[in-house]
Amino acid sequence: MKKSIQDLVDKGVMLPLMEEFYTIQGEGFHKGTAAYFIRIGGCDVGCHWCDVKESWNANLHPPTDISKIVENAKTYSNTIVITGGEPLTWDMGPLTTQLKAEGLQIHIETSGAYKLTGIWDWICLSPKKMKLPTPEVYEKAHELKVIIFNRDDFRFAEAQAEQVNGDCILYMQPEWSKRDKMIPEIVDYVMKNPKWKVSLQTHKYLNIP
Ligand SMILES: C[S@@+](CC[C@H](N)C(=O)[O-])C[C@H]1O[C@@H](n2cnc3c(N)ncnc32)[C@H](O)[C@@H]1O
Ligand SMILES: Nc1nc2[nH]cc(C(=O)O)c2c(=O)[nH]1
Ligand code: SF4
Ligand SMILES: [Mg+2]
Repeated sequence: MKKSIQDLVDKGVMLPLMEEFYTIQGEGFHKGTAAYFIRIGGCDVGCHWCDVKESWNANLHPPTDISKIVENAKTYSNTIVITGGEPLTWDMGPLTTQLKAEGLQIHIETSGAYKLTGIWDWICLSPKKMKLPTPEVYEKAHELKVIIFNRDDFRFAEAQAEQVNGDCILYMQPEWSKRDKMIPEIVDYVMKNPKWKVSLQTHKYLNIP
């Protein structure tokens, strides 16, 4: 990448854009709500079950002017979900400032592994064992969404719930490939521990992006 472009990416004025799509938020608190998704490339958290591994290498996704991203996004929806990859790999300040100036609601899907930048109406924190969230994102998260791949993830979920603020809504979401095995265990766990709620990847059942 040319140094001049790399500098703009480092400032968050251009971002490696993987894909954008208008769909229904499938997961968590806002599931069922129409939203425009912006998927930013780049992640080195390395979840072995990640369902968007194509996002990891930022160099495969074209550095794109954030003004272009915003001009396009605002024509689709008042609710914008920024996801990735790991969006907090980059400085989200410039992008979210421009989206906010258009009066849009901005949500983030994040592992919280890197410095929290940007202005957010809703933060969905999905912590990962390999790279734990920063203290600031635990304080600011609106929902905690822990992926349940095996039984140890129930222990991990409780440890993460102790770190978040008291208003944070708690979700357990089955890892997709293990859903047949883990859904019954999650159902049982949530009935015994009703501070938790179940989240499913409903877009995958609806066959939408
Ligand atoms: C692809 S990630 C991108 C955003 C950010 N890197 C993160 O992990 O939160 C979007 C959401 O999908 C979840 N996810 C990824 N792979 C999954 C899978 N195989 N099954 C269930 N949820 C998954 C993540 O935990 C996260 O909540
Ligand atoms: N419909 C839909 N809902 C989602 N919620 C979180 C997603 C993500 O990949 O971040 C996602 C996604 O990829 N599609
Ligand atoms: S942090 Fe998110 S994007 Fe990165 S590997 Fe894990 S699930 Fe995938
Ligand atoms: Mg997804």
